[in-house]
Amino acid sequence: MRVNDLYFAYDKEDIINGISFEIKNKKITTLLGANGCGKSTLFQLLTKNLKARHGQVLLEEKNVQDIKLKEFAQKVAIVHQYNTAPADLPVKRLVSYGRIPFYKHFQTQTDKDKEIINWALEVTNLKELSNRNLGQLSGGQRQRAWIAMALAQKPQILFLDEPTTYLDVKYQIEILRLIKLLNKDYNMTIVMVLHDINQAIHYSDEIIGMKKGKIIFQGNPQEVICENSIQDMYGINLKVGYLENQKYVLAV
Ligand SMILES: Nc1ncnc2c1ncn2[C@@H]1O[C@H](COP(=O)(O)OP(=O)(O)OP(=O)(O)O)[C@@H](O)[C@H]1O
Repeated sequence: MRVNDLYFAYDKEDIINGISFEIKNKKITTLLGANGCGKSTLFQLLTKNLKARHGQVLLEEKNVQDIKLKEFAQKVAIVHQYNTAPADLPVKRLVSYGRIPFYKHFQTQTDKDKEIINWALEVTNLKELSNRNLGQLSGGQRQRAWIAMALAQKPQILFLDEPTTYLDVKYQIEILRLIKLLNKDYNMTIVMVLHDINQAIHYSDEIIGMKKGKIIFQGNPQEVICENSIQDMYGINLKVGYLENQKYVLAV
C-alpha cells in the first residue's frame, strides 16, 4: 500500500498534512505519535472510511477510491479502537460477519466460509468460547473476538488501532504475540497503532512517527527510536538504554 501527498480536514484545519509513505508488504508497521496527532484519522483514510481532500491511497497501484468496498474488504480489514456489538451476540456469529464481503446474492455460508471461520476462531484461541455471548467475555477475549472477525476476511493487510488498550499486561502481550504469529505464519501485512514505545520497538519491523498530521520519521525501530525522536514526537525527555542488545525506553 502506498500513500501520496495525503491531506484531510474534518473542518477547516488540516488534520492530515501532506503525508506520503509506503507500507511494506508482509511486515509489521507501527504508528506512534501523541494523542490527537492524526493516527486514527490516517487509519480511516487508509481503509476507505474517510475520503482525502487531496492525494491518494494506492492498493496494488489502484486508488482505493476506485476499488469497490466489497473487493476492498476482501483484501483489507480493520479492528477499530472502539468496537460495539450487542452483548448477546455469540462469538461465532460475530466472527462469521467477516465472511460477508465474500457472499454472493442470497448465498448462505459455504464449506469454505465455515472452514475459514473455524480457522479464525482457532488461531485466536476462541474455539471453546465460540458459543459464548460477547457480554460474557473478558476484555482480552473480546478483543480477540474482534480480531477473529477481521481474520475471517482473510485480509492481506490487517489494521489494528490500539489493539491493547484497556488490557492488562498479560493480555497485551497475548494480543501482540498473536499479531506476530499472523505476520510470521500467515504472511499478513500488519499496520497498528500503539502507545507503548517498548512494545512498538519489540514487535515492529518498522515504526512511523507522526506529529501534527505529518510523518516525522519512518524506519527500523533500532534506528529511529532515540531520545531526540521521542522528544520530537511527545515533547518529553526520556532515557533510552539497552538490555541484552535490545533498545528500551525508560518510560517513567
Ligand atoms: N469526527 C471528527 N470530527 C472532528 N474532528 C475530529 C474527528 N475525529 C477526530 N477529530 C480531531 O482530529 C484530530 C486527530 O484525531 P485522531 O483521532 O486522528 O488522533 P489520534 O492520533 O488517533 O489520537 P489518540 O492517540 O488520542 O487516539 C484531533 O484533534 C481530533 O480532535
